[in-house]
Amino acid sequence: MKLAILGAGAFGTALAVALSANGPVTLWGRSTGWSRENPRLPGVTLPDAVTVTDDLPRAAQADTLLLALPAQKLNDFLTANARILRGKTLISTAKGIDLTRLTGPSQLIATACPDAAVAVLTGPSFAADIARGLPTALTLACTDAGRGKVLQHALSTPVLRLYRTTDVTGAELGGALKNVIAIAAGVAIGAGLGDSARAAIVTRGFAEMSRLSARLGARPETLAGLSGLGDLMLTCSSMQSRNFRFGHAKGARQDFDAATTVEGAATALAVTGLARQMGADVPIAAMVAQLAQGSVSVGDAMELLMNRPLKEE
Ligand SMILES: NC(=O)c1ccc[n+]([C@@H]2O[C@H](COP(=O)([O-])OP(=O)(O)OC[C@H]3O[C@@H](n4cnc5c(N)ncnc54)[C@H](O)[C@@H]3O)[C@@H](O)[C@H]2O)c1
Ligand SMILES: O=P(O)(O)OC[C@H](O)CO
Repeated sequence: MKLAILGAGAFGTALAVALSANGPVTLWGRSTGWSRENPRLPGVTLPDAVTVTDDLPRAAQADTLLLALPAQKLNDFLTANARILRGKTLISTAKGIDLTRLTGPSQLIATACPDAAVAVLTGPSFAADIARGLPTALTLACTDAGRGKVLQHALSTPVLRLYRTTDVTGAELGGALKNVIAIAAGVAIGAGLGDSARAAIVTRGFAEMSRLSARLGARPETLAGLSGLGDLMLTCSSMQSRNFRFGHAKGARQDFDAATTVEGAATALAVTGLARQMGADVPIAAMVAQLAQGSVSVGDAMELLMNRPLKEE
């Protein structure tokens, strides 16, 4: 298997470092003038087994391509480069739902590149942890069980342990939806509402994730696994998370760097659209969407959530 990673942000670069333990890896980015240390992943020097290039056709000579681009940028990239990507195995790592099409990355790939094989790599993992070689477990999802097994083995290393599933829908929804809930958890902590409020948001957020995912055909056990609950726990509990930090800044009424990738903001809006289509109740995502758009204050949002009609758990 010849491997390339498309997208030289923090996560693409971290995956290149980790997977170079198994053999040569090509890392493609739009602007790669930084030589062996990517400013998006400071303090990490790329091993010799990683070749960095801004030449997409060269990188796409590999048969297996990991797509490490933000969810809202993926469709334009796929459509612009569909010819180059034809017939490849394309593995998405994006954790979001496309705001225009209301679909996850696997459906974007299937539409733009219909003859590509599709898989998803997701789960609890900070780029900095992976790049430092800290032990991490992820989910590799592929509807083709045989191909999934081959990819699971090819992309596991002694410190990167992949579990596999055929539930692509569940795996990518878990990764996308947890970012929305992490923003809400960050808001609660940033606003000084306390750890009990955070626990309530995480638990009710998981209920919301599970409800919507079930309507969309995901399996409950996938949501309860690494790609859902596992990543929800990580992202709602760490200031390493950009989604959590974004929410924290909102809650604390502080500025936040608009150039930072915060997948949960656009995904919250997409989730409210999807939930409307599916007749699912997603009060936390609706609150995050309004907060991200600035159409409700933190105080009002929390009051609205607390004053919903009382119901069974
Ligand atoms: N950083 C993490 O810890 C982490 C962990 C797991 C998954 N992810 C997911 O990986 C995805 C990427 O996140 P990241 O942390 O690498 O983000 P990042 O902001 O560090 O990097 C994004 C990269 O995408 C590139 N890019 C944007 N638009 C592009 C386009 N049209 N064509 C080519 N390149 C383009 C940017 O130049 C940048 O290099 C997100 O969906 C994120 O949720 C991130
Ligand atoms: O920094 P975040 O919030 O994008 O989270 C990174 C990863 O998705 C955590 O698994």
